[in-house]
Amino acid sequence: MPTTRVDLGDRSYDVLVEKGLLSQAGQAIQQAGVRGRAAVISDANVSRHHGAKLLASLEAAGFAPSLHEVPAGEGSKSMSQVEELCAAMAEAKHDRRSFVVALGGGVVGDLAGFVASVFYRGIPFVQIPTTIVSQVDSSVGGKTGVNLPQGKNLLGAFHQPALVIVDPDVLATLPDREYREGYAEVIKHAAIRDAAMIADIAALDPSTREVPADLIARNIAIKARIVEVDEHETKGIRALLNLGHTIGHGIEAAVPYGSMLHGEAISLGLRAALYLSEKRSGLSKEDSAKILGLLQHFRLPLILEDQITTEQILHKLGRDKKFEAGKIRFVLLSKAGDAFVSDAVTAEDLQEAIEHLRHPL
Ligand SMILES: NC(=O)c1ccc[n+]([C@@H]2O[C@H](COP(=O)([O-])OP(=O)(O)OC[C@H]3O[C@@H](n4cnc5c(N)ncnc54)[C@H](O)[C@@H]3O)[C@@H](O)[C@H]2O)c1
Ligand SMILES: O=C(O)C(=O)C[C@@H](O)[C@H](O)[C@H](O)COP(=O)(O)O
Ligand SMILES: [Zn+2]
Repeated sequence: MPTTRVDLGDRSYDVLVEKGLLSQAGQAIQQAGVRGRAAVISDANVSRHHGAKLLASLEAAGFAPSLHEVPAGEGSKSMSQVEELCAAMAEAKHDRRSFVVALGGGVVGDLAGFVASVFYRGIPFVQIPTTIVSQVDSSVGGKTGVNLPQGKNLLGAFHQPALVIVDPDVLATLPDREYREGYAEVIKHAAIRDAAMIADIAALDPSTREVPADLIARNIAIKARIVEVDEHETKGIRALLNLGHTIGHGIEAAVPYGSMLHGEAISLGLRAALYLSEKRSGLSKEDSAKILGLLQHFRLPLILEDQITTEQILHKLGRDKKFEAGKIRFVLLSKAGDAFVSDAVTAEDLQEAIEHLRHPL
């Protein structure tokens, strides 16, 4: 089976990618050596489409699963939801010998991973991602957490999964908007590490809703290799995965959580990062246009709505984890496929880049 190993010493794990794998999840978890009872965390949409298949597979493998559903959407990435889930798991008699299975998109993965990191001071968890964002990005790397009204992902823990099970078939039930938003993170990976992928993404026909398994695996490998060298984002390498996220997260937090999807906010953040890369690090107009063209190809938002003010975004953005002693570490591109962390970006630059998003292309 196509497998990417994430090599992190005693926290190493496999990412399995295969069509139809969901129905063999129980067996795959057994083979990975995970033991105990399973607490499945999912959201209402995902559970409706894919819950029964997973539960049957876990039952067949002897994991006696309980199911814990949260409302769909970014609003569920909250501390109150963490507490509710932990209480429900305790009621269902889970303890330190249990493990969590996250069945869902990035919201469920981040939330369930965080629950696993604190329940009984930490239990194992398995990621079964069901959106493009979560299959190519969030299920790998161990960043878990929830939001605060003050900003995105401000509470959390690094907690690596014990196994990641990627079944591209589950993407067939994604609504169109959630399908298109997923490509923002794929385009980000191409922009920071794999310029050759730009042509491959451009060749996809979004109307066919195609998500090739090898494209998913290629993205997982990009993320895995970065996480392996800088698991805790202390060396300025993992930070590259934050391209488009400084302003993107500011926008996502400036509107009510969930009204804009993560990939949609990152699309705007990427446009701003391209603008600043042209201004500050010599990114060619040609490379910039190629990346912007991919975002247009998937009809991702590139114009900031008037009712979201620059002040609101700057206020949320000030809480970003990449601010240190008032200085911003901002990810720029020198060319397509080549990103670096810069400290040359000023507060005025950020304001100008946000204003740039109000202009037509
Ligand atoms: N930890 C990380 O490294 C990392 C990386 C990227 C994103 N994130 C986080 O991930 C979150 C965004 O994740 P997302 O974009 O997957 O959003 P999401 O989890 O909210 O899923 C989007 C919507 O699609 C629905 N859905 C999911 N899978 C489905 C399926 N197969 N069929 C039908 N409907 C389905 C969900 O119910 C939801 O309504 C954000 O909170 C972001 O901060 C984390
Ligand atoms: O895994 C990472 O590292 C990333 O930056 C991936 C991002 O796509 C993701 O949105 C992540 O949650 C952002 O992390 P944060 O530390 O900026 O909150
Ligand atoms: Zn992201």
